[in-house]
Amino acid sequence: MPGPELSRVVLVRYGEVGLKGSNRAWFERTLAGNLRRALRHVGPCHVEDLHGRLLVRPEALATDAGLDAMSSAAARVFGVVGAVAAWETPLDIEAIREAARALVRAALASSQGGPLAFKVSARRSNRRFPMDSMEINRDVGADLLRLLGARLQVDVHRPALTVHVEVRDEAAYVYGNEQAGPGGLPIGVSGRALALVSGGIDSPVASWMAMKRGLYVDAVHFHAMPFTSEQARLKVLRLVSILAGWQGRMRVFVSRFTEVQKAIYANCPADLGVLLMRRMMVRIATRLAERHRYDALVTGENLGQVASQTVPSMAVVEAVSGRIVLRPLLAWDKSEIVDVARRIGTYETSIEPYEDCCTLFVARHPQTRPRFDRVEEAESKLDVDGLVDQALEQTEVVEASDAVGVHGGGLAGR
Ligand SMILES: Nc1ncnc2c1ncn2[C@@H]1O[C@H](COP(=O)(O)OP(=O)(O)OP(=O)(O)O)[C@@H](O)[C@H]1O
Repeated sequence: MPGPELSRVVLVRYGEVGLKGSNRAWFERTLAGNLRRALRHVGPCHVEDLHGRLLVRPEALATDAGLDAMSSAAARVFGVVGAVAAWETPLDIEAIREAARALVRAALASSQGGPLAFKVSARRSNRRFPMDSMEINRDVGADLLRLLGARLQVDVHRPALTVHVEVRDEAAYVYGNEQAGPGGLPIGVSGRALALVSGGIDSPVASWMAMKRGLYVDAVHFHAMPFTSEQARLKVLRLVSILAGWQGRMRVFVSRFTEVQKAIYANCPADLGVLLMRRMMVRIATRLAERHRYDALVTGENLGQVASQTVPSMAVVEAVSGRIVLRPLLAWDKSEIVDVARRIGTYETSIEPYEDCCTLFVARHPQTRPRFDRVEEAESKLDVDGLVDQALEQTEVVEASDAVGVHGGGLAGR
């Protein structure tokens, strides 16, 4: 067993954050704060600055499983490129060897079959350490082969395990394969956005992509109960709680859209129905954004040939928005969107077969090249302000969090 002077930590690598000039310190502080929040359910720990890296130090003695849980949680924080459980050792080659042995023994315990292909990869930034990186590679590699050689095999090209040794000024770190993080920017550095989330595949992915670029994202969902079911509403709450797992928490404004839809259906041309609904959604979302200080709206729109997703249709909808409308998926292929949905955990819920309010009254030939004057003429038959106010009065706020799932109540008010 390794001696008591070896400590267990998690090393966290970040990418772009390090490149942002004068904003760098602020980005790093935000990332450290987000990391602390993400780890608070896993175990008490400190986050330290390791000059270009962050180091997570558990407050209590952590088991391998505990450290792996910490590194998995860190690998879900935006801005993190990779995370890995590591041994922190004094600046002494025997301590480094000992940590490498412990690392390899743990890898052998969980690997089956033939010999484990490995290599040692050392980096030395501390010039006072008496061995250079090539010498460390040779020394640690030879030590491992001497002790555990029957189950090991050196493979410098395609190792199953790379034993990393990093010799820094204050300590050395020994660790294995890193877990990839999502990359991007720390949530919060780009501002706040309100995402229009349906129960489909696209809008949860669009929300996630917005988070990935540093936006703090909350959601608004429009339902048309009793035409849409309680199941459809619960499905959206489940999607939001999956997204909350990436952000820590997420609020969803659940807005009753039934009266809006009835009014459009009764008074307006069928071929403009979906566009008029979208314009009303965007008006309501804009009012929520003004009241709750969101800088932008986010949608899952994607340039295509369906009614509301052509350039002319988007222009007609965007015209009523008081906020910039971000469309992270605009140019993506469906297969690319599905890949991300699978990776972030929303896909299986998104494909559950519940109806969205917009699909209820879809015309057979919806307009793909709408004219502004026709749209405005159609809307003159509606009490637009009254309908927006009514929907806002019938908006419920539900909070989702990574810790407690979804809980709700309360009205958004005006
Ligand atoms: N009921 C709803 N509540 C909130 N936003 C909605 C709703 N329906 C549609 N939207 C917004 O409008 C966008 C376009 O919707 P549409 O149904 O045309 O496209 P989609 O490609 O099926 O999107 P999704 O997969 O997100 O449903 C959605 O991505 C979402 O941002």
